[in-house]
Amino acid sequence: FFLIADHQDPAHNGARLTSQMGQRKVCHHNPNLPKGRPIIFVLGGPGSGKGTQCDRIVRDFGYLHLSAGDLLRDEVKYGTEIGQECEQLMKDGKLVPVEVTLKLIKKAMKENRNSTTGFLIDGFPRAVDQAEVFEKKVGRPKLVVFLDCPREEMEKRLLKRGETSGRSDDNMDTILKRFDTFLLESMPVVKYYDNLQPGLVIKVSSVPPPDDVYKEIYCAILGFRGEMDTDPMCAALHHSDSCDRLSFA
Ligand SMILES: Nc1ncnc2c1ncn2[C@@H]1O[C@H](COP(=O)(O)OP(=O)(O)OP(=O)(O)O)[C@@H](O)[C@H]1O
Ligand SMILES: O=c1ccn([C@@H]2O[C@H](COP(=O)(O)O)[C@@H](O)[C@H]2O)c(=O)[nH]1
Repeated sequence: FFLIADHQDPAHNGARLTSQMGQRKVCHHNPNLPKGRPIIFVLGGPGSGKGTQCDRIVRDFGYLHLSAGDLLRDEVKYGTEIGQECEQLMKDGKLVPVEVTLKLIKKAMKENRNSTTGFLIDGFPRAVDQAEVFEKKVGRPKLVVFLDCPREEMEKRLLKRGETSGRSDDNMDTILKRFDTFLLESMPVVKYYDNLQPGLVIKVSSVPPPDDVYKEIYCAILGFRGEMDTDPMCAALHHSDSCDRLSFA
């Protein structure tokens, strides 16, 4: 049903990844990558911990965090035309048209293009056609992080979060609909990127505590920045036989 990633292997300092779906390991430490403002996508099911991991990435790398869900919730909060169009879709756990989300994301990217070193896009793209249009109109991410979490765990987290979040979609009825949308429309995005460019996607189990989950993400980001050797934990991973990205066969 949901992908279950193997837990971290302590022998590799918490950074070894294995896949139940395939074992094509790809090194991504590539010093020839062009410099610029990288884009990172953080994907995963509802409540898998995307926002939680993004906070850590921002802390360490200073990238601009753009949560598509937060951008939409702001529109709803301020009662804009977009907000009025999207409110019910969000309550129903459905996807907002890509024209809307892409417009919000592009606007935020444009406004911040001179003040940030990179873009961290959380919870977008949510469907393959969304990924295709982003690829065409904006570009390719340097890294796609997929947070892998069992449904029961995500459900538990969302119900707990719902006690205080005030989010109109943190309730059992909407959670079930969001899971359906995730499985049907969003999961194929991971495969799309993996087919597009082997090694682009890292799959990380988000079941362990947040700081443990983050270690793997942190090393992957250092990897595309060509800075793997600056952190002994990541350097050990890089020089070990366990290469740092995985692809689905
Ligand atoms: N690794 C973890 N272990 C336990 N709880 C976690 C972990 N990561 C996040 N949480 C908790 O789970 C809840 C959901 O996390 P978060 O909001 O980061 O998920 P999300 O993927 O961004 O959710 P959504 O897609 O609904 O916005 C939060 O209450 C958070 O504190
Ligand atoms: O790209 C996106 C992102 C979000 N949505 C809608 O918003 C809610 C909440 O999103 P979170 O990322 O979980 O905060 C989601 O269920 C969708 O209805 C979207 O359509 N497209």
